[in-house]
Amino acid sequence: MRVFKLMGVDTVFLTNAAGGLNQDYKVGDVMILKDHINMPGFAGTNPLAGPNDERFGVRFPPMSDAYDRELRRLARAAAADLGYDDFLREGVYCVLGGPAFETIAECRMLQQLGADAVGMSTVHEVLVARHSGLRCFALSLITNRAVMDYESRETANHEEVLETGRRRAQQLQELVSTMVARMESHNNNNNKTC
Ligand SMILES: O=P(O)(O)O[C@H]1O[C@H](CO)[C@@H](O)[C@H]1O
Ligand code: HPA
Repeated sequence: MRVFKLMGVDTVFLTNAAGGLNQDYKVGDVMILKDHINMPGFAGTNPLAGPNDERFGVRFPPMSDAYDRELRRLARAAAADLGYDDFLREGVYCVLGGPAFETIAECRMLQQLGADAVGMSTVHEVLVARHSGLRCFALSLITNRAVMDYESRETANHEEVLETGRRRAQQLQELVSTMVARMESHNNNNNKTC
């Protein structure tokens, strides 16, 4: 993220695969991140720990605006125009350390804490990106449903994660490229009026 910043990048798009905790979510849904829960952060694991490099950002950066409101609006509009409303969601992503998938009790707890999806990535990058002042937009592909029921015989597995990723790859590419095209056209129009 810091190399991007030094290269003059101002906006980053992040994607991940995640387990669905929200019981309304289906495998194959695409969730716009509106917020995150940094579970490793509760135990003191944060990429911003240690001496602060003032060249990039302040010691205590805010995170209440981590996921750019305007980019989220753009994503909803692009998804609606592409006919993706059926599988588009917006919710809270919770990061855990992994690499083990969660226990049933952990999934139940995360859902009660307000998380809609759980994964093992993205948040670290967002913390560093926001510290550097980069605008962030992130999507989770719900690749599997988190196991929440002691009667269930299902288990999370990486094969299912990869398979769901393959199934939605084309539509995710379409969504991101539509957003980028609209951002470019917006920027070009603004430059003309300046
Ligand atoms: O977050 P990404 O890298 O998309 O992948 C998710 O899928 C993998 C587990 O199947 C983990 O790496 C988890 O974080
Ligand atoms: N849990 C954690 N990470 C994940 C999952 C999950 O169920 N699915 C994809 N990445």
